[in-house]
Amino acid sequence: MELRTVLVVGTGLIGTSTALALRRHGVRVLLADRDAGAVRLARELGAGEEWTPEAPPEEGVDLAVIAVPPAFVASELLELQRHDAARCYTDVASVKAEPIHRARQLGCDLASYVASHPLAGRERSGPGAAREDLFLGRPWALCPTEEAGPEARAAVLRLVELCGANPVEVDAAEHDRAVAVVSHAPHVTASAVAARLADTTDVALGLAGQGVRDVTRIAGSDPGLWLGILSGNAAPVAEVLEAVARDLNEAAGALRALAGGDGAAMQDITQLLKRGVVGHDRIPGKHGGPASAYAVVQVVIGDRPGQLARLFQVCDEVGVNVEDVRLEHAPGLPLGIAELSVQPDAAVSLVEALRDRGWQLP
Ligand SMILES: NC(=O)C1=CN([C@@H]2O[C@H](COP(=O)(O)OP(=O)(O)OC[C@H]3O[C@@H](n4cnc5c(N)ncnc54)[C@H](O)[C@@H]3O)[C@@H](O)[C@H]2O)C=CC1
Ligand SMILES: O=C(O)C(=O)Cc1ccc(O)cc1
Repeated sequence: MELRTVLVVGTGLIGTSTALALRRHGVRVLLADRDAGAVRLARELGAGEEWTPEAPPEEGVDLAVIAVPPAFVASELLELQRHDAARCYTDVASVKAEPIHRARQLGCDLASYVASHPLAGRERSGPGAAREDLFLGRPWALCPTEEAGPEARAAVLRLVELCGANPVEVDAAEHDRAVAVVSHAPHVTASAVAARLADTTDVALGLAGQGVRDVTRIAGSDPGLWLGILSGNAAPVAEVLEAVARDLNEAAGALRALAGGDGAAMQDITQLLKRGVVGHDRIPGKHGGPASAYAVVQVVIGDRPGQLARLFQVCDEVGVNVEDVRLEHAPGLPLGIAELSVQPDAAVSLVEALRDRGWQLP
């Protein structure tokens, strides 16, 4: 099914990112938000034109994408359907069972609605944080109810395709249990670790490395939005957090025993660390495929303009594809380390090429 005109309601991070991706494919995008400033900024970023409900487009709207906090999805759907705003509807909320249940309670038309959720985002909110490539290669869950009609299914599938994401059809309750493990409980855990830093000493913060930055990145997200996400998926998230808390309690108990001279407690800690490695290795890699063991080439780079561009130029010259890149800054020094993830069989030639050209590899 072709999407000619799409209405995006909620022009924050996800709504504006969706709109930008659609604009790139020439789709006409209409923008709405209860915050006029958010629509204005999204429009200035090239995400589309302002929606004027009194003057709907002649061709009609093929799909309305509801990109507002989970608690407002069902009421927004009802309101849009009452005004016959579009032929088909979807939402992008991070929880699925509760908004669908509420939509059913409110008497929304479920034939023209397929709930969905892109598994991609950022720790920043609002249209200013939007990126047209946010969804590239990412999973995008579709949770059609049994009432969902073929036209709505096709429209939402096309949306996912145009955003460059991978559609994954899953039952709403199963979706919510899954994201409790892979997104919602990790978020709370990140917040708990980050909360330890709120009143720690400047000396400790001065010693912070990449590990703590990685583990706490998502803790910088909007608390209001996350309160809505967590309360919409409360029981499944609580269950995962209880399991995490059991592991943490056992680790603390074992470390107390170790501190008291009980060397046997090392076993318990090793077991948890090993289970952690197993879990980490199961996270799928780029494009949702199995995690690939890339080789990591570390290069010292000066904190000057153009250094990364020069580094990529060398990769290009020797025909090495950079699968991922990470920058680690040396606190207080005008240099850092770039970590280039490459296919293992490309690492040796890249290392040689970099050394030949005078780059410093630690
Ligand atoms: N932040 C993330 O990384 C991800 C968020 N999501 C989901 O996407 C949805 C939007 O989240 P973000 O874009 O991150 O939030 P955001 O805070 O960047 O944008 C939400 C926008 O919705 C508007 N809004 C709120 N209620 C409204 C209403 N009743 N009618 C019209 N506009 C309304 C707000 O003014 C705001 O501009 C949420 O349901 C969230 O669970 C999904 C995937 C990732
Ligand atoms: O920032 C990240 O890496 C995320 O994973 C963000 C995210 C937040 C909420 C979602 O429902 C999906 C993804």
